[in-house]
Amino acid sequence: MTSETHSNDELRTRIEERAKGLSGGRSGGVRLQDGIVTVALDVSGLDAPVREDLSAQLRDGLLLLPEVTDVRVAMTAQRKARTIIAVGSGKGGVGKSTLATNIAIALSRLGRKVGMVDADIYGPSQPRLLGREDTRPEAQGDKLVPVMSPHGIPFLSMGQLAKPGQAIAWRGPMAGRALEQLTDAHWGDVDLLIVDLPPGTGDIQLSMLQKFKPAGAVIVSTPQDLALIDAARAITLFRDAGVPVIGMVENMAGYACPHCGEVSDPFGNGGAESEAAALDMPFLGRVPLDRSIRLGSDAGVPPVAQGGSLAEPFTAIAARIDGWITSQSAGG
Ligand SMILES: Nc1ncnc2c1ncn2[C@@H]1O[C@H](COP(=O)(O)OP(=O)(O)OP(=O)(O)O)[C@@H](O)[C@H]1O
Repeated sequence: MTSETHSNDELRTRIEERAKGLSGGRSGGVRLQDGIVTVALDVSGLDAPVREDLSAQLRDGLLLLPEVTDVRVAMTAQRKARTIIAVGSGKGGVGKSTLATNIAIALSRLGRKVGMVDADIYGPSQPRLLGREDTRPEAQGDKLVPVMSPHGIPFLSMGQLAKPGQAIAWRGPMAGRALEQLTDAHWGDVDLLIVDLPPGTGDIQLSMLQKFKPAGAVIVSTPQDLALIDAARAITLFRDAGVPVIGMVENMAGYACPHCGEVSDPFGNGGAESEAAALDMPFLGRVPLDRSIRLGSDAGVPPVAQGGSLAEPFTAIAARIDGWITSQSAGG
């Protein structure tokens, strides 16, 4: 070994040690050629802005060494395995988005790191439901950075990809690419993605199943027969693709008159529960038809964020989903 290679090795070791200190132990091997340093930086689990800051800090710190003329930081990240739970319905307007928002918030309150993907190309409503209609996501590199909602849930929505007020009429590959942009984003330490699907069994559902196979699906239906027939179709789609249906939720069941208190069942009652039993799947719970649910949701203050009796049915449903996720990761 010549004395030149010896001192070069020494310098490289010194740079490696300095890099470790600057990056909090996240830097890896260093290559050094003609004063140019190439260093690997493990950015797994870091949000995009934190990654950029850490990378700049490493670069600037190493450039202070007189022997170093340039620094190239190669960011690496082990792809984080995220659990995806799809929320679907056979029919539109049954409260699927409302349920998705509230279970996402309830699951985050149970300690999960939750993000929301609003894949509903026909009526993206998460920006309103999560109280963040005003903000559009920025891109970092070739990926989007999710928008943080006031309820602690980062989210991305199809509505944010279209110009304000513009209808989205994506089909096939375009809808698939849009879904990819939302799902394969800078989700940082989020490990559970709730995906609010469009109603029915169209292109987005197929893309979802092909590219980002969900760990499980939740199906929302009203107690009406027609909605239930459509829900059964959605269930078949997931089951045929090998995606377990975690269970069914009955929404808009039982209406308490705010004036006389009489409880009536405008859409019938118990339909989804008996359908779930007939289809041999768990019933996750029932959410009543309540004007306050709509008013809170429209104002960007979801029932779960309000607490009290309004939050209860959603919290109970989220707890069942939480138990299901735990049983899956335990291999049960
Ligand atoms: N349990 C409920 N009680 C009262 N209003 C509700 C309830 N669930 C949902 N709503 C209201 O019904 C409307 C439709 O709900 P939502 O947008 O969640 O349905 P959806 O199935 O996602 O519809 P879409 O097919 O448009 O995506 C909203 O105005 C919502 O606030």
